[in-house]
Amino acid sequence: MEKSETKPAVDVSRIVRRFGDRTVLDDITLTVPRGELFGLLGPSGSGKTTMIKLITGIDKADSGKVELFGELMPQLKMLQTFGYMAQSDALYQELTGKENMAFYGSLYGLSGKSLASRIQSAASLVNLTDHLNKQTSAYSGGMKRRLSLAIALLHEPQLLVLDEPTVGIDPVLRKAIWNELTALTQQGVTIIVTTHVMDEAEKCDRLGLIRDGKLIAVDTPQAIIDMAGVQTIEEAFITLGGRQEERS
Ligand SMILES: Nc1ncnc2c1ncn2[C@@H]1O[C@H](COP(=O)(O)OP(=O)(O)OP(=O)(O)O)[C@@H](O)[C@H]1O
Repeated sequence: MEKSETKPAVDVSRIVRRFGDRTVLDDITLTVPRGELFGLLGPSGSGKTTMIKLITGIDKADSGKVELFGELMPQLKMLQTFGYMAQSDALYQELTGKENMAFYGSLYGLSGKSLASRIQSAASLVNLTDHLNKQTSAYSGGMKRRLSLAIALLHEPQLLVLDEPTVGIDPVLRKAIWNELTALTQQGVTIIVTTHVMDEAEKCDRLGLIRDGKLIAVDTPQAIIDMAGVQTIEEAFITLGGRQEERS
């Protein structure tokens, strides 16, 4: 077995990220094993997106290191291994949904029949099949989120990094998407997701709570509830880290 086959999907080691004199991530260490559904939770501005950007290699830490499947990030060849859904949709408004998917699919080396079949299955997963030929500018906000999610899934990556994927998506479809995410992890796909929705947080295998640039808790939802001495994840979130300290 290759050495890298035994390595965790994500291995973040002592990362620090500063913007000016502000330390947004302060000595964060985190390991996410393969096949885990890991949720990042924290108040607005606590550093979740910054952490996601360091994991995907979009941003670089001031110190510390990030490895995906044993490979140091950032590295061009690692782009194939993960699917990334950013908080704001990176879609070409003048293209149709299908054309957007075809464009991104081609960046991942998909073409011909395999591209067409991946577009169909990813679109069906997010319930967009009937809208694929519409121009993206005519999509609602929720449809754009769904298209972005379909694009992240297109090349069947081993790791999915999703920054608030279900914002603007109705509860029925949200549930269907979470069922699909859970099913993907059962096939060995690793998922890191940020969310503000507590019933989504409860579906994660483990949660990481970020506050003031520190990971203040990393455990299963139940263990975090028990640690906070409360009944729900929402109460635990408020007790342990619901409000970011005021900063000047
Ligand atoms: N490029 C940047 N330059 C300066 N400050 C930045 C930059 N990117 C992020 N920040 C600051 O870092 C902090 C963390 O931002 P980040 O977007 O990671 O938070 P978040 O937890 O994802 O918030 P939200 O839940 O609102 O999306 C914020 O105070 C933000 O203003």
